[in-house]
Amino acid sequence: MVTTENHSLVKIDWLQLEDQLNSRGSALIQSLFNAETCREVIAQYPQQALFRKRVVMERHGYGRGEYQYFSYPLPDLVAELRRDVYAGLVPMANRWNELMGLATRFPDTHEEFIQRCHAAGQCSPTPLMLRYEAGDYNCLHQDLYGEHVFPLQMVVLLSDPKRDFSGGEFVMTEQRPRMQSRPEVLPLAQGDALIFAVHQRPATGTRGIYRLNHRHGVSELRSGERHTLGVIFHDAS
Ligand SMILES: O=C(O)CCC(=O)C(=O)O
Ligand SMILES: [Fe+2]
Repeated sequence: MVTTENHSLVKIDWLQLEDQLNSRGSALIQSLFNAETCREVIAQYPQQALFRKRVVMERHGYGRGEYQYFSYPLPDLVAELRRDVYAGLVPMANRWNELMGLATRFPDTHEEFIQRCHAAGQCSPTPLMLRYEAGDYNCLHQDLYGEHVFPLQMVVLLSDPKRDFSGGEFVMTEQRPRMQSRPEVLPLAQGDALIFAVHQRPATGTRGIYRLNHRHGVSELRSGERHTLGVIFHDAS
């Protein structure tokens, strides 16, 4: 069974994480899941009853490969991660909004934030699992699903790049206003989690604070099979 005993969220230093997010737009959490937990989560992928929707990326021009959105109630591990990671990140999300001159402030608990999403018609759960085979990739994108957007999200690499697949690297781009985009490859090991900016984050320049625009995606898999778990904190309309 997948439970919170299988991840190491309690060890996270949220302020150190904020430093990394402020300087790069992403932050690594090493070994959030152990290999056994990764295998247990991967084993959920064929269990159709757990999911509300399956998306074949090629049909939408999103890339190649597929993903499935979990349905409510989310599996315990996913629900607990979403709740606890939100609580760790919410002070930073509010600081980011303040710096960017955005009026929205996020409530302390994920439960309250989800109530806000649902009241605005964003009722569909967004946590998802993705599956890629050789030749698959995920085009650069932003996971915006409506008016309400929590500015940070998380992905966990469930497969082992040393054994299960090659290629298939997580890529992020950062674009300054009116500038070309800077790409960054973020190497992940099995069980590692990455927290990253959904679309915008504040940066300080000589003339004050401006907004950086981010996108993320996955480069083409050369061989094998790659599974990830994505945790997005806002729901979808
Ligand atoms: O498979 C990945 O590494 C990226 C998945 C993704 O786009 C997401 O979790 O939002
Ligand atoms: Fe995404």
